[in-house]
Amino acid sequence: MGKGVSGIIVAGGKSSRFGSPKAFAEKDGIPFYQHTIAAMEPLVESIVLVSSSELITKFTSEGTSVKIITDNPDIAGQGPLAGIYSGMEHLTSEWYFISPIDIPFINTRTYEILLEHIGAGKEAIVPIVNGRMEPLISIFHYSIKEKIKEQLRCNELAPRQLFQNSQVAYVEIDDADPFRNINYQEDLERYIKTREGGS
Ligand SMILES: Nc1nc2c(ncn2[C@@H]2O[C@H](COP(=O)(O)OP(=O)(O)OP(=O)(O)O)[C@@H](O)[C@H]2O)c(=O)[nH]1
Repeated sequence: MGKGVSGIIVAGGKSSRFGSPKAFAEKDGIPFYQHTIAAMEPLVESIVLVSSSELITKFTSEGTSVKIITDNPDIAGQGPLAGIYSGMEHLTSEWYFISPIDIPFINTRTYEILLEHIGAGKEAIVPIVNGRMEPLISIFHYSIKEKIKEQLRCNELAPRQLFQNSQVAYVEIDDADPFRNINYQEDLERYIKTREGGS
């Protein structure tokens, strides 16, 4: 069993609401997925980015130690849980930092807040951002892997369902900005405008 914390970036979504693969949309001239990598890299021992066979050749790990893989074919395309499970199969670790690729406002400090809550007996550290749970920006203990497997087997694909029978530390966070995920083109335009207005 490897020690410490590894990163799993789920990056195999269809981006149907956004209209083009979100991972490669840009903020400040940098693709979204690279914002996730940059924020996470200082905190973890290794990172695996899990995508689909359609998208995988478009990612580059140049200048980073990120490993890029596809979902395990047996569960491919079953949503973020499939990506997380495939990442856990690939990387052995005690803890996993989970992150999507559609949060380009994320920064290392924000991830650090979650890391501070790791501890014995816990299975997941999950942020509650302005009252809303963000299950895909969480830290999972390796013991969650078997629960994900069981959920996938039952075709229960909602990540939040994982927490019903798990020891979860919920971390309240009020400053929502870095956690805001981009689902639509308008989301990105709105957040950039808010930032410009605020600075
Ligand atoms: N590896 C992997 N990642 C996924 C899969 N489905 C979603 N993701 C990732 O999970 C995160 C959240 O995805 P969503 O925004 O809910 O879904 P999406 O398919 O990207 O977007 P919509 O089609 O608009 O719902 C993103 O980082 C996605 O890339 C999947 O089947 N496999």
